[in-house]
Amino acid sequence: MTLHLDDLRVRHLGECRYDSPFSEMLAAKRTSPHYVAEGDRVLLDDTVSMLAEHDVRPEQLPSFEAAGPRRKIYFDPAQVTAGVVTCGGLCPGLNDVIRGLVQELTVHYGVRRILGFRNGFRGMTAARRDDTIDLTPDRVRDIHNAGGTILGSSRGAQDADEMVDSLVLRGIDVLFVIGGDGGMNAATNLAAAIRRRGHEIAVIGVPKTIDNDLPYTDQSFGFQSAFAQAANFISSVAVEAAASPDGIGIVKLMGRHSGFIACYASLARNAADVVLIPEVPFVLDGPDGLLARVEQHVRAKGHVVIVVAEGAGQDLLRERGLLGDATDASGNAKLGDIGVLLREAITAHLTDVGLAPTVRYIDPSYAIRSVTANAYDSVYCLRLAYAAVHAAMAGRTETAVVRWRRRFVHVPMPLIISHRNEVDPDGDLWMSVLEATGHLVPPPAQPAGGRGDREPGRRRPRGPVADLVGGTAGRRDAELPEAGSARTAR
Ligand SMILES: Nc1ncnc2c1ncn2[C@@H]1O[C@H](COP(=O)(O)OP(=O)(O)OP(=O)(O)O)[C@@H](O)[C@H]1O
Ligand SMILES: O=P(O)(O)OC[C@H]1O[C@](O)(CO)[C@@H](O)[C@@H]1O
Ligand SMILES: [Mg+2]
Repeated sequence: MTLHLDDLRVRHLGECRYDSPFSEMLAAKRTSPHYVAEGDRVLLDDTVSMLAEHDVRPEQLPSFEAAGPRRKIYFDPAQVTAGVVTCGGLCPGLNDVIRGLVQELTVHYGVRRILGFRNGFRGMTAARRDDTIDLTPDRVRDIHNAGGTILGSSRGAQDADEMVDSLVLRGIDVLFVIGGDGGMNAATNLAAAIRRRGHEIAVIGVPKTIDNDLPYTDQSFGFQSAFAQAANFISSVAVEAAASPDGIGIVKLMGRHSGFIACYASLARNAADVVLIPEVPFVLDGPDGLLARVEQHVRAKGHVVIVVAEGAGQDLLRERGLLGDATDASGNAKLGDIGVLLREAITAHLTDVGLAPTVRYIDPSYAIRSVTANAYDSVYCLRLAYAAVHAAMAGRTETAVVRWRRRFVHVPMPLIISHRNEVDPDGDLWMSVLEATGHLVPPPAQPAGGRGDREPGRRRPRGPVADLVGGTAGRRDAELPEAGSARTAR
């Protein structure tokens, strides 16, 4: 999808007439390596080739509005009531964002009333709209020392108009939605209903999810804390597998339909021999299949460590009648358990070929998302919260605040929900995973004047990703015997 400058403009509620509390401090601000001044913008693309593709004058290049305090704001802070809602799966840093919002609104803007809606959008329905939490600096002082969200969260579908009624009845002027793709969809619907009904309520999204499956952001907050926690389980499984004859270590990790947690956690510990993610299909059987590759590892070094993203191999489960069409209350497809399938298939295969596998299977599940934010995410959450408050007070709406190429920017909500962020099988992250798991072992050097199909002295470029797909086959590890044909099916 080619984006143009106008696609990246965010909606404003109207003219900013009030002096910001920051106006004096901002007087001297100029665009610098660390700050984008008002009116300046942050480029969508950052390589020369991508910029050249647009073939427009520099000021017409697609770019985002910079986040941050404005000299003039839209709302009179003394008159503002703010609302906060957290929705979807838990994520490290939720409480950090809430705390940052309350701090910035209260201390720096002088907003005196902040209501927390309980348990996701469910708390904005008619039956529950009056059961809010008063968010004050005292109430949120230490909440970042606990995982989860003090407001509670939920899944499920709620009626946008009923929720707008709640906002109007509670006198909400700005609403902060801390949620994933579902929450951002809901925020978009809310903003549309607000506009349709002629209300001037700002809706600002703070994208959240451990899955990192949201586009147009460098990473979603909580992702780093989640994969750091996941890496600890990979270490545990690696210890267990290495200490057992024919040891098989398997870790299944959350991430829904994206494999970022599995990739980053594997790279963090660099202990995985095989990484399986939803974006890169794999087969179990045959010379290029996972089972053959696992057997080679066990025969070559006595054990193997496999990291599998929970969304991987769903096609294999469906082929075996182990995956239906069930969804959760929000409409998200319920995943089949690829971890159990792998554990059973690997145990059976290795036993069939005369080995005696000792399987150590860990599914950390919620243990990677119910932790507190690590230091990186704590800072990230606080700065996202500050950016969200500045955006709301400046009258932006239907806008998400994200970090994009190290800058905090405003992204139009429709972009945040435009598609799912996935690991690119042709991208550098997956390449790093293949390198770390030994899947990019260069083909054996050819004798001088080798075959006609390659220039002497230069390696023939690797085949398409299919040759490296799934990290399970097709690669030729120096220490492993050749696995059947040198190429694998996608
Ligand atoms: N397509 C949609 N349109 C409108 N609202 C939605 C949609 N999907 C979800 N929602 C609303 O957003 C809330 C959260 O959605 P969901 O349960 O999918 O989690 P999420 O925000 O995607 O977070 P995560 O992916 O981290 O679990 C739901 O309870 C529902 O109120
Ligand atoms: O919280 P639930 O409904 O069990 O859903 C679990 C899902 O939520 C997430 O943690 C966040 O989307 C996914 O990684 C996981 O598959
Ligand atoms: Mg989601």
